[in-house]
Amino acid sequence: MAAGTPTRRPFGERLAAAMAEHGPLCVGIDPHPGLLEQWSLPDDAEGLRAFSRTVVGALAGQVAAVKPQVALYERHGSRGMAVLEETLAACAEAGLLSIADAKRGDIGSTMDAYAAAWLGEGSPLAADAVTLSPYLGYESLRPALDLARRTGRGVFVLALTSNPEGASVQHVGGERSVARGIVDAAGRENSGASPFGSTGLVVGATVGDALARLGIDLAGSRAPILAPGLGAQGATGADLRAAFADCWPQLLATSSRDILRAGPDAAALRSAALRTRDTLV
Ligand SMILES: O=c1ccn([C@@H]2O[C@H](COP(=O)(O)O)[C@@H](O)[C@H]2O)c(=O)[nH]1
Repeated sequence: MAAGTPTRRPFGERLAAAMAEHGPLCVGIDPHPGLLEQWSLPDDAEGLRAFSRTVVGALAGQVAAVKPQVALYERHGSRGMAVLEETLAACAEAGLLSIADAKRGDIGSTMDAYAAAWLGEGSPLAADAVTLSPYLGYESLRPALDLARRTGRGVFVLALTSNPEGASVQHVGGERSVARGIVDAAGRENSGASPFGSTGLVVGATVGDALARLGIDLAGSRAPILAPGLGAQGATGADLRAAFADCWPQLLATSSRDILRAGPDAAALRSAALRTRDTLV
């Protein structure tokens, strides 16, 4: 293979195909202690393994993507991270797109290492895409942006997060807000992509009218939009329709606890996911 040739189709194309087939839902894999208890699983690596296997087994071929929350594996140390590696491998094996919710961001030299870990060919933690925090400066993410392009993987850069505290940083600047700068920068990565590129954005399902107030053009960014906050954080399908009307084909809504609490029965988990997906179509 020629140097620089991606080893797989670009993430944006693969995500668009998965969304066309399964709809615009990503299910979070968030093995919270309370959920493990509810599923009668121990709060240890074995519990994580059973939880993760059940979710991947129930949802492969049913939803567009899953999003393992790295913090909930990391709290179990190296054993938890080994289960995360297994989970990402199981997704790849099942043809289910994985988005590692790691929210990495650091100075460029360290970012090189994070990029290699989450997006590098042959890395045990490599996912189809990873979430990134741009708050050391958007360009500090360059090693990950470039490696994702080379390996056919993707990134989702935090722009307007779903938590109420995010506004105190992201809304600063009004019409020239911090968030708008991030959206515009992601748009430059995706120029010419159709229907969207591989540099995604995280925009909370809970943002309400913030996009309009801040003059943010998500459609123009050609970014896939990962929207957490559906379900447990209070946002509904109707809220998403209202907030993201202009860029609906780019939207990948994500929900974790609200769906996961239907487990451990695989059929119940699948039904909960499909019910949620049906609120989006
Ligand atoms: O702005 C953000 C970015 C990421 N998240 C993550 O998504 C899930 C949401 O879980 P729910 O149970 O559906 O509330 C979780 O892993 C968060 O860390 C987010 O909520 N908001």
